[in-house]
Amino acid sequence: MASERLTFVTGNANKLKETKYILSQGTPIEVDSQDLDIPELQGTTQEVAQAKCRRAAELLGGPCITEDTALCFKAFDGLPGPYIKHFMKNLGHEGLNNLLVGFPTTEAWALCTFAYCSGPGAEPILFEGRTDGSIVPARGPPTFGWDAIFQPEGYNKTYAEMTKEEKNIISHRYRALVKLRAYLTGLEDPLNA
Ligand SMILES: O=P(O)(O)OP(=O)(O)OP(=O)(O)OC[C@H]1O[C@@H](n2cnc3c(O)ncnc32)[C@H](O)[C@@H]1O
Ligand SMILES: [Mg+2]
Repeated sequence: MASERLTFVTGNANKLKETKYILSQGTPIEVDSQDLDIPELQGTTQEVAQAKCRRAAELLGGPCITEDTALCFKAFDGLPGPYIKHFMKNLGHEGLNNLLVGFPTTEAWALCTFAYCSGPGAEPILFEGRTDGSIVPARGPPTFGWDAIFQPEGYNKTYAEMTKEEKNIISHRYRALVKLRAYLTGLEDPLNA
């Protein structure tokens, strides 16, 4: 199958790196990127993801993918969710742990929502991936967001302590990309439809 090029609109270099790595594993999809600053609405993870991708396709004037990552605390019924970026920026790893002091559970889930939009005006299609785990005191390099405080269920390492091969086969992002990949490779000519 000939390779397909896809534009990923994101300002996050780590997301891009992981996405390229995951999609390079036996997939004829090559990812370009555009660092556009798309305003993110408030709402559910799905509403945030839909609006962002719709706007990105309009700005780009063509097909694109976008991605939204949420970190959801069970004790807070899913919040901070899509607002994790601001919580992380203001509170840091320690502050996020402190938020949960006094609550009965530190369980959490990471939720990745990729959106594919075939062009301006088209309705974006969503692909969600979820990994369950818990919030722990930071361990591992603080390279990527909240990786150091998220320990996936069934593992004694945080995302930050894992190799890229380990994280990228169980991560929320991997699970969403498996679905996006199946959709894109199942279409005859998905990028010029
Ligand atoms: O341009 P976009 O793609 O929106 O990039 P962003 O960095 O603004 O990303 P989000 O709006 O989706 O906010 C998600 C936040 O969670 C962080 N994050 C995303 N994926 C992560 C992962 O796999 N591990 C740790 N932190 C992650 C990321 O750095 C942000 O602070
Ligand atoms: Mg963002």
